[in-house]
Amino acid sequence: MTSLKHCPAPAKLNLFLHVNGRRPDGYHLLQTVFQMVDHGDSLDFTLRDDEQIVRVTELAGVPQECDLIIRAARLLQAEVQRRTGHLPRGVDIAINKVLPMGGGLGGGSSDAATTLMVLNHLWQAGLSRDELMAMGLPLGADIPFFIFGQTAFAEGVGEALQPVQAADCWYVVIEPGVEVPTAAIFSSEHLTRDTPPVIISDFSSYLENRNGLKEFGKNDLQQVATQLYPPVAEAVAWLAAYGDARMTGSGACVFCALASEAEAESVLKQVPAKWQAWKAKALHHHPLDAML
Ligand SMILES: C[C@](O)(CO)[C@H](O)COP(=O)(O)OP(=O)(O)OC[C@H]1O[C@@H](n2ccc(N)nc2=O)[C@H](O)[C@@H]1O
Ligand SMILES: Nc1ncnc2c1ncn2[C@@H]1O[C@H](COP(=O)(O)OP(=O)(O)OP(=O)(O)O)[C@@H](O)[C@H]1O
Repeated sequence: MTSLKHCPAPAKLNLFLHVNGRRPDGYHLLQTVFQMVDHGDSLDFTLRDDEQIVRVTELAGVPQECDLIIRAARLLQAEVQRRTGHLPRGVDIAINKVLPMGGGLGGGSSDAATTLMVLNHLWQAGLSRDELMAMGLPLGADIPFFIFGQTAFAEGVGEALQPVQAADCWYVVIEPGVEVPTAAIFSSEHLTRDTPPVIISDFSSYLENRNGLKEFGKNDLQQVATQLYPPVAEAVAWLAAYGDARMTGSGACVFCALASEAEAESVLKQVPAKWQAWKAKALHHHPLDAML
């Protein structure tokens, strides 16, 4: 096989996100539930006759050298060379970017995770899921989750993952139109960093409810983000009329769980025109699993 087209890189939502502490290196210890949804970017991979890794699509604000897709592909290419003594063929990567950057939807991480999984397949590199997860972590804290590929309770900085059961619900997601830099939220002096740890049995019954995690947990980054970015606060306030509206990740996007597609559609129709918004279904498994 020399190409794979329309490879999905879905968005994630953090159904809750608790900050429990801070490591000596400044990184924060988190507890979160990661939920994939059926809305995201899509990537095409075509092997080349030389050894270059090339992004063939322009991505505004992200030079090729900084792109997590390119960095992930190069890491894997070098690892395959180290293991086999042969540098695998290069690849052209096209991306259809749908997810907003700095949206808290894990777009860059998901693109990189899809890249690692697809190239592991195209290059017949034979790395295990755990090896790919470890390779992805230094590039982005959400990458291991996407490679893990199922709804998960995450601890540490997001690398200690356990599968959890979640309901077949729908989500409405609002993009408030601002890009939130993750580092600025984590470095705020106002951030809550001492939420007591939870265990899975504390929230599993809420998670299996088709209205989502209503009344369980919170996003500890939300208070800081809404103070710094008023459009995020406005989106939370608007969506709260329809359910338990929360921010995902470090923002900016805001979501709310609904029991059916019809309910999600009805909320979506009322979203003020100044915001981009969409509905998406909860995914229990990474959609790439069915392709590889
Ligand atoms: C908040 C989440 O979206 C939850 O899913 C992710 O943990 C963020 O992951 P990410 O976007 O890959 O973030 P990174 O690019 O790794 O981190 C950006 C910056 O945020 C801070 N950061 C990030 C994650 C973490 N657990 N603690 C931190 O303090 C660090 O200053 C880091 O330099
Ligand atoms: N392929 C990529 N797609 C998007 N952003 C990328 C990519 N590669 C590098 N980046 C950089 O990563 C930054 C964060 O983008 P991303 O879409 O992952 O944010 P996010 O959704 O807030 O992520 P998270 O939920 O992990 O905090 C961008 O501002 C951009 O500079």
